[in-house]
Amino acid sequence: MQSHPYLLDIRGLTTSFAVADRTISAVNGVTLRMHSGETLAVVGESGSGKSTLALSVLKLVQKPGTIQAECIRCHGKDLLNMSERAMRSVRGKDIAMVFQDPATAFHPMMPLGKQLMETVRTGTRKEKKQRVLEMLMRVGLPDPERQLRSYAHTLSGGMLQRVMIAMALLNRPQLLIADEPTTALDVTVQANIIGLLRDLKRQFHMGILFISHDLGVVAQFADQVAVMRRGNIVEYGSTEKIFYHPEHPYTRHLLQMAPRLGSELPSPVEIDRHA
Ligand SMILES: Nc1ncnc2c1ncn2[C@@H]1O[C@H](COP(=O)(O)OP(=O)(O)OP(=O)(O)O)[C@@H](O)[C@H]1O
Repeated sequence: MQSHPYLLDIRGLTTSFAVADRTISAVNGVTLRMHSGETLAVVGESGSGKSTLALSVLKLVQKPGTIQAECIRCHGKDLLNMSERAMRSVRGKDIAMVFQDPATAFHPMMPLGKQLMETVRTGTRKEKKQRVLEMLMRVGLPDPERQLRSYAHTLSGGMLQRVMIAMALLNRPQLLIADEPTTALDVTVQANIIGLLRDLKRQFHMGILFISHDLGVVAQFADQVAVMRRGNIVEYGSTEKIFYHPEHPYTRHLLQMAPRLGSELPSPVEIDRHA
């Protein structure tokens, strides 16, 4: 079999919505590539097309949206031409996603443990439970055995976000898509979740496609950054390049607008160390 150098290889992706008398290209000819073990952040203001890009990779764009591309591949798998049935096995297994609001990811009336165990694709009941407990420990959830019997509303936003991350990782995806995973959390909890994602990325050697409007958060852990504006990638490069040598006026504008950035920018030395 031919080997594929990229974990994710998107070329010429356009996602359009026909609304009333016109067509909006929410994503407009986007080309992006990422390697295993890499974090690629897609940054841009609200409405720039970030979530649509993420949903396009999973082919979860809702009607009337349509996707056109030259190529969407994950570890060589041709997602673009894949049937819906085959895509269902890619979702969760090869690529998993976490969202901004963990409360919407869980059924409010079902214990968390049951929902997590239903996500595990293989093994006996006992093995599934073991796997869930192990993953809950890895995401730093205190007293995981007890949490199996809890309901979503009894956990804080940060704890529930940890559970959603655990659920996403249960089938060991190679790619995690995280769409604004810390936006709804307060700053301290945000930092904890970012730290957790950074650790998990290393442990599992997975790639993270990280969607955010917050350059302060992106500066903390992205390897590559793609700046998105009105459906287009206007600048794309290493975190160091984007933050220290931005070329596009829109990137400079975003950097100027970022309120907390000064204290959170990694030093160039730190960037080198993580390279
Ligand atoms: N289902 C839909 N029908 C029509 N237009 C849509 C639909 N989904 C997204 N769009 C349009 O696509 C554009 C990009 O939206 P998208 O949600 O991808 O942006 P975003 O950068 O993720 O913003 P936010 O951070 O606010 O979610 C917007 O102009 C939006 O109106």
